Order: sequence, then C-alpha cells, then structure tokens
Amino acid sequence: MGDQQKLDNEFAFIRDVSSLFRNYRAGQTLVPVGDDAAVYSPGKGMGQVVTVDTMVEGVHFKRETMSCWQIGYKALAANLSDIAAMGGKPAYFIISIAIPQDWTYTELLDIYKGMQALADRFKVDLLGGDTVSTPDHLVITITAIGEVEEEVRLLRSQAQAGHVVFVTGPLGHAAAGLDLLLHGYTADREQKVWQLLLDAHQQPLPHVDQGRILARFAKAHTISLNDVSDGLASEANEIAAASGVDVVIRKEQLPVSDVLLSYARQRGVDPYTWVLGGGEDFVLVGTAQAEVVGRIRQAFRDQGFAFYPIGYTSEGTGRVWLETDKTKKCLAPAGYNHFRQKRD
Ligand SMILES: Nc1ncnc2c1ncn2[C@@H]1O[C@H](COP(=O)(O)OP(=O)(O)OP(=O)(O)O)[C@@H](O)[C@H]1O
Ligand SMILES: Cc1ncc(C[n+]2csc(CCOP(=O)(O)O)c2C)c(N)n1
Ligand SMILES: [Mg+2]
Ligand SMILES: [Mg+2]
Ligand SMILES: [Mg+2]
Repeated sequence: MGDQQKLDNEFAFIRDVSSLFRNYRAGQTLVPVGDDAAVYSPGKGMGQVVTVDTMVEGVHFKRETMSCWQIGYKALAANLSDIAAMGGKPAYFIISIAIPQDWTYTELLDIYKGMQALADRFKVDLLGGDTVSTPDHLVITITAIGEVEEEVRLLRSQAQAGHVVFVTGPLGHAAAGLDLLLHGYTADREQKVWQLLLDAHQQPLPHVDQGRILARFAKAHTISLNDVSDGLASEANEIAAASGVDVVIRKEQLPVSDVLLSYARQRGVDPYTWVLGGGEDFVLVGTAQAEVVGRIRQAFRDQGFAFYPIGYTSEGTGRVWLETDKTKKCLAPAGYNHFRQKRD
C-alpha cells in the first residue's frame, strides 16, 4: 500500500487494524472484535478497573512533536497509566478514532502499530472501537479495562497523617522533552544526551508493574496513589484534598536528573517548573504508612524499579507544601489544566 494511499474503506481499515492485535485473553473473551459489541468474562474475585483518556491533535501532540507510532503508543500508555494508578492489571482496550481526510492509510496503521507494541508488552487485547471522519484534527479516545483484586483500594483519598510520600520515577523529563521538540534543540550532537527527555515525552512506559507491587502491599496496608498526568503539584493536591491531610514535599528529595538540570540550564528555565508542573511523566505518586515503606522500597529494588521518598503527610486541611530546611511554601495545584491553556 503506497504512502499516500487515502482511506477509502472504513471496513477494510477496521479489519486491518484489528488483525494487528493478538488474542492473549482468548479464554476470557467470549465475543471478540467483529460484532455489535464485545463480551468478556471477568476474573473471579477481581474487580473491573475502567478508565478513558483522549488525545487531541494540537492539544496532546502535533505532527512535528510525535510520530504516528508514538501517537498510538502514548494514547494507550496514558490509559494503562490510570489502570496502574489503581494497582490494576490491564486486560482490554477499546479505541475510538476520529480521522481527518489528510491522514494516509500508512500513517493510521502506524498509529495502531504503536498501540500494538504496548499491547504486546502488557498482554492487553483490543476489544473493539469506533471509526469516524472529522473535518480537522485527529482525536483518539481509548477506554482501558483492567482487573484488580477486590480487596485492593489504592485511592487518592487514602493518605493519612504520618505517611511517607513517594514517586516511582523521575519528574519533569516529559515536559523538558516537549520543550526540546517545540524549540528545536535537535542538532545531532545533542540528540543522544537529550534522548532520555524525548523518550519520556514521546513514549513513556506506564508503571503497571510498579502498580502491581503496590497492590500487593495495599492488601494489608493503607496506600494512596495517583499517576502524574497533569504534574506533581496538581496530583499531590488531588491526594491532599481527597484525603483531608496536608502533603509536604521536601524539595531536596525530588528526583531531578542531571540531564534535566543541564537542559533547563541551557534553556534558562527553572527546572522545578517542569518537575512540579510539567505533567505527562506517567510515574506514580502516592503515600504509604512509614512502617511499610522500607519493604516497598526493597520490593521495587528487587525488580529494578526506582522508588523515591519525597516527603511526608501531616494533619491539615488538604493543602500541599514545598519544604526546604529554611522555607515552607504552599504549593498550588499548578499543572496542566485544559481550561486554562493559552489559546491562539
Ligand atoms: N467529562 C466527564 N464526565 C464524567 N466524568 C468525568 C469527566 N471527566 C473526568 N471524569 C471523571 O473524573 C475523575 C477524575 O478525572 P481526571 O481526568 O482528572 O483523572 P485522570 O485520568 O487521572 O487525569 P488525566 O485526564 O489528566 O489523565 C475520574 O473519575 C473521571 O472518570
Ligand atoms: C503539542 C503539545 N502541547 C502541550 C502538551 C502538554 N500537555 C498536553 S495535555 C497535558 C496533560 C495531560 O493530558 P490529560 O490531562 O488530557 O490527560 C500536557 C502536559 C503536549 N503534550 N503537546
Ligand atoms: Mg483521564
Ligand atoms: Mg490519572
Ligand atoms: Mg489532565
């Protein structure tokens, strides 16, 4: 099929893209893609975790910031990240795609190949979708379905005073990567150094395995959890507000990488604007009882995962503080807000 081949048959397109996905859950899927709706049978003793996220051209990506493959990959990653934030094991996904006329067949297939890579990585099956045309701007909406043990509750509302606050990966990389893409710091010499930042923005790995470790501990301990889509300041405020405790983030403990520091210095940007407010890092942020944190940390280490204690919780009114040895400032829920972006 030629590169410029336009989409002229909705049904052939659906057949082609569906065939990219394996049937990892054949035993559980009673009616797969191809009928009016799909039917699956939930696992015994497992609750169903359901989430939906949308990616819009011009808002979540531009043609120049993401390849087609990366657009598909990231659309699924954002959803799996929400399943991870509930401690769930992803199982299925459903796609709705609104396609403008100027996208070629090959480009669209590449979007699905991006999803395919992640679907294979976590063994999730496509259950169906919807295909429509739209006058402009591609829109992809994915609903992901996972399973979590019925007794596991990794909620935003479960922080208690005396918890340790943690994150499961570096912060600010995705925002720095986006900055790099938008401001063209892409000379060959620099590419390798900054690749970490570009990867964080273009193909984040959702912390599903980390979420599963936390789910195991959540059977006997109280843990709150959220994923970082809008930015740490925003997500920490969600936990603080939902739990009615104050969250104190120790600035020195925040995982700020040398690569991020060096990129921020070159750009003349305060790295903490990205670390606290950048968003799309898709790491997990949570709180856990102090007595279990050592064991959680060890379990993460055993599987080669990062785990950073970044602060503590205290009795309060649901606010977030950024603390150093000398200062303590209230941290507003700054971060990405769809109703507060500049519109041009
Ligand atoms: N338009 C909507 N209608 C109904 N419920 C919504 C709507 N938008 C969000 N929600 C619900 O509000 C809650 C919080 O949603 P939110 O989108 O903030 O979570 P998130 O997916 O973790 O964040 P992000 O969208 O930044 O990835 C969820 O329970 C979500 O299902
Ligand atoms: C071209 C371009 N401009 C800006 C951004 C940044 N951005 C968009 S949505 C979002 C929050 C997460 O989305 P949601 O809340 O919908 O889950 C962020 C940080 C981007 N990715 N691409
Ligand atoms: Mg969402
Ligand atoms: Mg989330
Ligand atoms: Mg958001």
